[in-house]
Amino acid sequence: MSSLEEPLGFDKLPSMSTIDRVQRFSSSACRSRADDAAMGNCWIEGRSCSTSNSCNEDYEEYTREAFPWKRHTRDVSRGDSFNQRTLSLGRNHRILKGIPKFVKIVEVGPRDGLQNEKNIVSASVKIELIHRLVSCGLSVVEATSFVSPKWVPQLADAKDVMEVVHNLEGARLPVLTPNLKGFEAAIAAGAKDIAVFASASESFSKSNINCSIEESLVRYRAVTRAAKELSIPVRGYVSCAIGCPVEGAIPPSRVAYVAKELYNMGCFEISLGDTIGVGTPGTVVPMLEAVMAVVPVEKLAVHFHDTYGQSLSNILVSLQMGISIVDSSIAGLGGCPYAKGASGNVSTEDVVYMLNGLGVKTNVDLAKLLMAGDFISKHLGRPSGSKTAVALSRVTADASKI
Ligand SMILES: CC(C)(COP(=O)([O-])OP(=O)([O-])OC[C@H]1O[C@@H](n2cnc3c(N)ncnc32)[C@H](O)[C@@H]1OP(=O)([O-])[O-])[C@@H](O)C(=O)NCCC(=O)NCCSC(=O)C[C@@](C)(O)CC(=O)[O-]
Repeated sequence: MSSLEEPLGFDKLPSMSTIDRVQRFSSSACRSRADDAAMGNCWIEGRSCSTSNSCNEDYEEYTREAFPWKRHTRDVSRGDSFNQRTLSLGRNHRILKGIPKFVKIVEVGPRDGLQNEKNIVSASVKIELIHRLVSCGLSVVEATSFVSPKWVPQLADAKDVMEVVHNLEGARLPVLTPNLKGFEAAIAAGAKDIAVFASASESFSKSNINCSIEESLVRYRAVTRAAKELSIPVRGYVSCAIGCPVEGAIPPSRVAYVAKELYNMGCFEISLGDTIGVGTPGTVVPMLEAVMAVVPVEKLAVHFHDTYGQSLSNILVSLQMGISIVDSSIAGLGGCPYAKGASGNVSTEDVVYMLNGLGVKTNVDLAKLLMAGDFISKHLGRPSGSKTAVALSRVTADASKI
């Protein structure tokens, strides 16, 4: 790892001059400041000073805002308070003008996050995690699935979990149901919100729910009819909205067809899932354009797995297209057992950190989120999949040494 890449240790920070710190992170780090000045363009991370002679003030102001490490050492528990100050300045930037002022985060950790875990996580740990996530301010926490225990053994305790959490105040707790049998079991366990899940890939539909796309839509029409009679809201998922492990790239028109069918049968919200995380902004935009032509944008959510590290970019471009609902998973847990190569979802901590930095409201408390992610990561015995959580835990550790 080159010296430029290694994170700044706190021992080095106080001695480093402001310029050194910023230069260390700026893309022009290998050019001398003289060269920059000679180009009449003092460059700060994509910003140019008002005039070359105002560079130092700009550096000072930018650094004060962007790297107030002192504030970090004082109170890391406030998570990213400096982040909001820095980027709220950018709220009116032409690039960010169109993004929503509020984003609803749908936390899928207890379901999508855990479903692929090989070692069975006890119902009590799942229940504790759900309580912690609700206490973070998340308004929707997907709790479990009422599916065949032979297909998803990890969620065989769905009834036990739902019977304990179904009356939890402060958040909706949707559960996945692949058919009427699952729907009836979910209602019996106290579920008040459900989700059905189709796919834009025939192969994935067969491997995941053992039927064709059309057969799944027939099943889901029966489920949405039954739900409507009980005034139970139904969310619809479209899996493999970008690519399929078997079929490769999925035509946006196919995604739009399935999304439209789910919307027309009564799903109040359609979540577009990049199940294997192959999407980039270059493929997300055409897919969203196709779906937005048939389903109102305010009814759409995006659901990105982070296999190729593209999720935050994909979320940002989705926000710029008007999407205001984002699925994510605490600590970046997750992956579908029937989508080979699917890694975890984008982590809720990273999404909240980015949205805070954009000045977008979520009503989610990042500090509490970090504690919930720490709880489940410790239980699973592995580091968090959230870069924000890892970075902030390192800052806390360093701060405790000062
Ligand atoms: C849908 C089935 C059941 C069809 O499976 P099947 O074998 O075709 O179903 P069946 O009707 O032939 O029944 C087989 C057995 O399952 C039982 N059964 C039947 N239905 C249920 C039920 N609801 N709950 C519990 N048990 C059920 C049924 O009673 C019978 O029991 P047996 O007689 O053998 O003892 C199966 O394929 C299944 O459970 N699949 C679920 C797979 C799954 O949960 N995948 C992950 C969720 S999707 C995902 O992660 C993607 C998403 C949403 O996150 C978005 C994204 O990332 O893209």
